[in-house]
Amino acid sequence: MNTPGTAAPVPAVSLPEGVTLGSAHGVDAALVDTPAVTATLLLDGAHLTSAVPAGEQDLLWLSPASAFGPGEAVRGGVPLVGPWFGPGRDQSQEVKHGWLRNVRWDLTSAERSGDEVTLTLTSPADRTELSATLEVRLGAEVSLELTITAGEQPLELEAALHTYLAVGDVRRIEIQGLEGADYLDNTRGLTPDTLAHAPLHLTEATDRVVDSTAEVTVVDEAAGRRVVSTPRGTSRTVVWNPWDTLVTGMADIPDEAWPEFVCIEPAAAKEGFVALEPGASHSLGVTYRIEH
Ligand SMILES: O=P(O)(O)OC[C@H]1O[C@@H](O)[C@H](O)[C@@H](O)[C@@H]1O
Repeated sequence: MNTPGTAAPVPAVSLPEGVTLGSAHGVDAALVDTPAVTATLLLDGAHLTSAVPAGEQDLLWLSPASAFGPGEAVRGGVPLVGPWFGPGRDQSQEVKHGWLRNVRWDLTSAERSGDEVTLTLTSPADRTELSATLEVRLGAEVSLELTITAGEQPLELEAALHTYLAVGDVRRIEIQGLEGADYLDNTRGLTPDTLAHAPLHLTEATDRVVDSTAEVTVVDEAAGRRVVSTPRGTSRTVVWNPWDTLVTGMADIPDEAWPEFVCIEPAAAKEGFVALEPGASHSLGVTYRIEH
C-alpha cells in the first residue's frame, strides 16, 4: 500500500486512455485528461476537486487554504455529505456533515466512452452501517450520482453533494429556480421562511435549506457564464456562503476568498431525509452544464 503523497497508487482497475492514478495536493487522486475535460478526484472522500470542461474555467472552487490527507475535510470541490447533514436531525452528531467525506474510497472502475470518462468509487467495507457508491461522469457536462445502501439496520439517511461552484463574484450572481420556495434559515437557528417570488441575490451570510427539487441556474455575469444544476433524488437544495462576517471564523478559507464561490447543494436533509429499510438503497445526483 502506498503512503498518500509519496508514490502513485497502484490501480486495482484497468484505466482507459486519459485516466491516470497519481497525486494532487499531495494525496492520491484519479486524474482525467481528455479532449472534453480535465478533472481531479481525490480518493480521500471520493472528492472531486476540479472539473474543467474544454474551453471553460473550472466548474468548481477549491480553497487555497484547504487541508488534505486522511480524515481531513477538503474545503471546496464536491464534498460528500452523509449519512447525516450538519449536526444531524436531532443535532446530536459531533462530526458535522457525516463521515463520507472523511474516509478513503476505492476506485472500482474507470470507463471511457468517446471523450467522456466515468469513474466509480465505493466506500470502505469496514463501515458496515451503509455502503456507498459514487459515480462521476466527466465530459462537457459533469454528473455525480451517490448511491447509499443501508446495512443490517434501518437508516434515516441525510446526504448532500456539497458543491462549491466557482463564481466571478458571489455578490453579483443571480440564482434562478428557487423562487417562492420555503426554507429553513440556518443563520437564524433554522427559522422557517419563504423566498421571494423573484430570483435570489445574496447580500449577506447565507445558509438556507430550501424545500425545492427544482433545477437551479446560477447566472454569473462576472464570469460570463451560467451554470445549470439539475438534481435527482433530492428533497432539498442548500444555499451557502459565509460572506465576510462568518469567513473570519474559518481557518481553511482565506478572509478575502468568500466572493469566489457559492455552494448550491442538492440534498436530502432535515425533514427531507430518506428512510431506508435494511439493504435498501437511495440515489441522489446532479448534472452540471455550463452555458454562455
Ligand atoms: O464547514 P463545513 O462542515 O464544511 O460546513 C460548511 C457549511 O455547509 C452547509 O451545507 C451548511 O448548511 C452550513 O451550516 C455549513 O457551515
